[in-house]
Amino acid sequence: MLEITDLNFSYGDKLIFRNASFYAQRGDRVCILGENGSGKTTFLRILAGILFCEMKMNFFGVYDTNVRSVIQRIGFIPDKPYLYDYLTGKENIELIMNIFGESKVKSKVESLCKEFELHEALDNYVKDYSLGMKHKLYMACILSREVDLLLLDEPLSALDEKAQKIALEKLFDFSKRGGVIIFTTHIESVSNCLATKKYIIHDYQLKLLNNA
Ligand SMILES: Nc1ncnc2c1ncn2[C@@H]1O[C@H](COP(=O)(O)OP(=O)(O)OP(=O)(O)O)[C@@H](O)[C@H]1O
Repeated sequence: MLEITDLNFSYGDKLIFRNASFYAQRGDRVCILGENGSGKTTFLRILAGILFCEMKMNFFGVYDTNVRSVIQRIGFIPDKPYLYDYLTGKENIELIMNIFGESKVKSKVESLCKEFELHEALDNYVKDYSLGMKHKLYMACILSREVDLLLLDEPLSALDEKAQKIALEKLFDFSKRGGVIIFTTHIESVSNCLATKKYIIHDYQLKLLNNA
């Protein structure tokens, strides 16, 4: 299970979370809802270890006050992919896999790129990719990693319909294998189709919605 309690976070004077709690079980796909500016991306960035704050955490049996000790077990797909424009697709894959020490899954990334019909562009510089192509490349890298928790910020919004279907299949497979997915979306059909649970950020708290 993934359990977070006593989460407090502010940007300077701007309070985002006050003693917030969150809970998910293996296989859960959790949609985080909330108004613009309520803190959805902030929550994902805290769990990804990009923003630091102290909290109480049980990460599948590892107890800690932040995610540093389990960062290798977390995959984060931000709303704008972290890629180098002046490296090719293949070089970006190499770099990302080296960062995560997962060069063994490179063939998995390449086969996912093939499914996304991106393989012919892998020798081109990323600066010449469309936004959707960049998302496909980054998603192929992160979905191929072996992690327990996947964080996705607006995961499907830049993908065409065919790529959305492929990505959804991979996400369903991941949760069937016991992984937890936490995602944000403003598209109701995506949250209805993907979420097993919904939380809403309100009053600096994460509140479980009962009718999800
Ligand atoms: N680096 C930062 N420094 C200061 N304030 C920030 C920073 N990043 C975000 N904020 C503020 O924190 C609040 C929460 O931002 P966040 O991006 O988490 O919201 P969100 O719920 O994801 O919004 P949206 O639905 O528009 O994507 C917003 O008011 C935003 O202006």
